[in-house]
Amino acid sequence: MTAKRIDGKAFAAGVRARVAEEVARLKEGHGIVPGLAVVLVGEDPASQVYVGAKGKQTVEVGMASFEHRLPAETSEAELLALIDRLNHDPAVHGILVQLPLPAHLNADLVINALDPAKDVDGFHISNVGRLGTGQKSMVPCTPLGCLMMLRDHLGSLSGLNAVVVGRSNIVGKPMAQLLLGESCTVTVAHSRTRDLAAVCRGADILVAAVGRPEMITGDFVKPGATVIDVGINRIERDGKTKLVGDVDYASAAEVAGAITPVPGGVGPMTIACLLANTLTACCRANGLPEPQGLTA
Ligand SMILES: Nc1nc2c(c(=O)[nH]1)N[C@@H](CN(C=O)c1ccc(C(=O)N[C@@H](CCC(=O)O)C(=O)O)cc1)CN2
Repeated sequence: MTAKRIDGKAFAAGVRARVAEEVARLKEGHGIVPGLAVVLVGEDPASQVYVGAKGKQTVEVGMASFEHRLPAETSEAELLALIDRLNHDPAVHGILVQLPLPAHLNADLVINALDPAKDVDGFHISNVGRLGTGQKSMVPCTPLGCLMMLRDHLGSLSGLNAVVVGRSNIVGKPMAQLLLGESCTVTVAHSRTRDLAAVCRGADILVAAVGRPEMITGDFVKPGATVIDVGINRIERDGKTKLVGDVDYASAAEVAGAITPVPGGVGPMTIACLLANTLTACCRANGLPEPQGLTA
């Protein structure tokens, strides 16, 4: 069997087009322009690229982009003061603090200083609790992107066995909550799980978010399963730097029914869902109906 390749790049383009349509409708009908503020502290090269892409795509869908690039030595007090200003700025509907932060800054403290209604990353403790209890929340972008692709490929997920490999706050845990919300039977596995391959082979849906290059090989995959690879790992191969996922694509694709590639799978959906979340936050702030199909 050769798996269907789920094209996250094309899917993300479709999500952005939907967001752009809704943004145009908001402008024409209500004179409202959704605004996204992105805060970057320091010069992490990958973060600089992601923040640049976020700003560019925000403008492309017709939203206002507010970029704040702060030096690595920015103090916690300075960062919190900026967040407080953004929390109170009516032109800003979404705020994102790019992670990782420099080591001297307490990421939990900083994230929990955001207005939860503007927390378009869905990382604030209030949004985490709301998601876990099935209440309306902001949903983390990467898991939301995975869910959109799964729904598109499978239709109903109800009753399916889902295994999430990885227990991070950013991906693993919220992904598990979203799959539970779809009535999947969910297992969260991790580096200490015994006989990980056997656990994974029970999965109709296998989400790999463990941060280990190509760890999930074909023998971890149930025939016909849907495999979602969240990993983004830069490795050296044949003297070149290469981007690979947590899944060994070649061997997994021989067994799976469908699989996301890296690059071009989940990654592009992360930013598309950030734009979708900003639109959702803007609609909620203005008491307007939320766009269909762009939330969990
Ligand atoms: N505040 C946040 N920080 C971080 C998040 C996040 O969701 N919120 N996620 C990651 C980084 N990230 C967005 O911030 C991100 C990662 C990857 C991609 C992407 O499109 N990847 C491409 C490959 C790009 C490349 O060549 O490097 C792909 O997979 O095709 C977008 C966004 C950590 N920080």
